[in-house]
Amino acid sequence: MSIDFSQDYEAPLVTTSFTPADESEFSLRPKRLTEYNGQEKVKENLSVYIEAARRRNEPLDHVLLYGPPGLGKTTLAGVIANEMGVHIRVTSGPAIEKAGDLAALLTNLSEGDILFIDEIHRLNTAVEEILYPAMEDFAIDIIVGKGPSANSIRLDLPRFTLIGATTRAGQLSAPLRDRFGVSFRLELYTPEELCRIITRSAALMGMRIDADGAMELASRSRGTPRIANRMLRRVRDFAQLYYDGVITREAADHALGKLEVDKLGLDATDRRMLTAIIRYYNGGPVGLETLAATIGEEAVTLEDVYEPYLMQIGFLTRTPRGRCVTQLAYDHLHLQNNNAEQLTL
Ligand SMILES: Nc1ncnc2c1ncn2[C@@H]1O[C@H](COP(=O)(O)OP(=O)(O)OP(=O)(O)O)[C@@H](O)[C@H]1O
Ligand SMILES: [Mg+2]
Repeated sequence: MSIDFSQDYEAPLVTTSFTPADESEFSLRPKRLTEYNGQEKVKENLSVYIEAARRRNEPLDHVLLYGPPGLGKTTLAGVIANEMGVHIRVTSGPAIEKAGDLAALLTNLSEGDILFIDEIHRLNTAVEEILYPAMEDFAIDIIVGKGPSANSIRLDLPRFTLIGATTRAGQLSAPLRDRFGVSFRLELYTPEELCRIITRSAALMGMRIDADGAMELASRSRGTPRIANRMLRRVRDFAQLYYDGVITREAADHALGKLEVDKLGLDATDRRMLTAIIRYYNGGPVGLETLAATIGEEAVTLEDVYEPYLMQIGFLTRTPRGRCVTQLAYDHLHLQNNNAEQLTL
């Protein structure tokens, strides 16, 4: 077995978040529910809630969107605003430092507006406490003055909709979670859904792509539209130089090979992670923190970004004692499983 831990990997396709290179994402973002591919169950329920709220002429209930990065939470929040025909104000948990910051945001909303708070699990407690009455009663209590003469006054807010997004619903406090009327878990996309997303993005970018080319990219995008779009942009260059500007299977394969993305969409970090579990922990179980330290990654990155896909394709399992790799992972990496005989007994 040969692993090269020293080799550093260039700007990865699989990153936790939005990077400046994704700027053109804005133009790729679907604006309406009908353009938003996949997540059928979410869309079905959402369209009922939206239609009902519109008929009652009321704002939509507060919505929590959660799931791995790049699956379309921010996009969906924008889609909801468009479908409701209202304005959306976008902010994020870490950006709201003081209770006063949130109070200012809330008092500036208009009736029916949407306030989108990304990474809502990162709100600090003082800020979160302002949010409770705001969500429940459309009011905030603010303290005026200091010491014995301090007074609490209640300010009424316009009726608004809060949309919260998080990759880690488990880290939300119970009182906050309970104040969302609806919560949706976004799932990894199927290759067919990604195919449609890729074909749509290619058209918007003015690129030609054939069905096999789209499928090749789709099956290597680890269920994630952001990664699919990112790959598409990188494959474009190869297609222009070597494949008459058409993204074929061959062009996609050529480009992704150069990017060290394998047939299943695994990148160097996935392979390092799996190989480390096999090599140093005999296939597991190994605790997440230990594993992260071994390969020099952050535990949250492994958990949020890498694990969901590795679990979906059945390469990794989570047990109470830690992470384990499966026989499928051994096979894919062409590594010998020394435990195999004992397991099959
Ligand atoms: N259902 C979809 N149909 C078409 N394109 C999509 C869909 N979902 C996401 N995308 C594309 O994927 C990109 C990433 O989506 P988005 O930024 O909404 O993800 P996110 O879940 O908010 O990620 P993060 O957790 O990192 O904030 C968008 O630019 C958008 O073009
Ligand atoms: Mg987002």
